[in-house]
Amino acid sequence: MNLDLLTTLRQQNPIVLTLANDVTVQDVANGLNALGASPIMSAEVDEAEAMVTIAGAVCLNLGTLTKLQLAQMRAVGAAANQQHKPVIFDPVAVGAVPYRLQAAQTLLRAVHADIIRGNAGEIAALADWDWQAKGIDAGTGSGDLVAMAQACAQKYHCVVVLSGATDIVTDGQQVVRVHNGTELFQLHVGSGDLLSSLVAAFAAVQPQDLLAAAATAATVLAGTGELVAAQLTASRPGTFAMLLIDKLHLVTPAELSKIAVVD
Ligand SMILES: Nc1ncnc2c1ncn2[C@@H]1O[C@H](COP(=O)(O)OP(=O)(O)O)[C@@H](O)[C@H]1O
Ligand SMILES: Cc1ncsc1CCOP(=O)(O)O
Ligand SMILES: [Mg+2]
Repeated sequence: MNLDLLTTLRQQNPIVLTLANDVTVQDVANGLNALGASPIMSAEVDEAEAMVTIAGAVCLNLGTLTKLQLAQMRAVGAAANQQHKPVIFDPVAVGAVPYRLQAAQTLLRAVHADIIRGNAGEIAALADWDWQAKGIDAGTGSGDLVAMAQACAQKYHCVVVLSGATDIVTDGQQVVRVHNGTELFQLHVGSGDLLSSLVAAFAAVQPQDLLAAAATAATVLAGTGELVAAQLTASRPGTFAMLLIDKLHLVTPAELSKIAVVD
């Protein structure tokens, strides 16, 4: 974890290509933009290679998949692998819908994901661990979440970010835990999608150390949310979402390092 990367990100303003879902696309674009990255979204297979060429990293979000979008993900993923641009994969709801799990597994055979970011239900499904996911949410289960994240990272030879009350970031061996956050994230649909695209933004500026990039992204989002929640006098998810965008724009590495609980 290296909060100075936030300054680097703002200086470099990396282009992040997100193949987004239809539900949270605007939150993701605004969150990236507010923090200091340059978002671009695309839905056209034929522009895949050109899009990857201008991007610093790509994020493939399975949230509202279609056969056409899966083909686009393969094209964008393959171009990113070829151009050595980091690929971040968000396997939305693969723990709850077998069709999605199969689609994700097929995609991951064709494209190397450098980082997979999901909640416990999604990472469990990819790692083939017993768990009861619920729709887009983590659901319930028992077991060692760190071992589960490590198993997923080893299986797919990548960095895994298993998000939740504690974000677990691992390359299969090393583990970083980010203990910051607020339960308000769970009341705003799209928090995970934003995290995945912010992971891509930090990967674009730190491609040589993806574990550090992912841990920094997790700390920045969870820490910023925590700072916002501390200002609210009641549980207000709508206000939280609005203030989160403002704070992503204003937050400093110094502010975050004061509250970061990372081990
Ligand atoms: N119970 C919680 N307490 C604090 N922060 C949380 C909690 N659950 C999720 N978060 C934060 O919410 C963000 C999105 O993660 P998560 O909710 O797991 O993703 P998804 O929306 O894909 O399920 C992360 O920054 C994570 O740290
Ligand atoms: C509600 C919904 N349905 C399909 S994708 C999506 C958004 C998922 O957002 P997140 O995983 O960030 O909570
Ligand atoms: Mg999600």
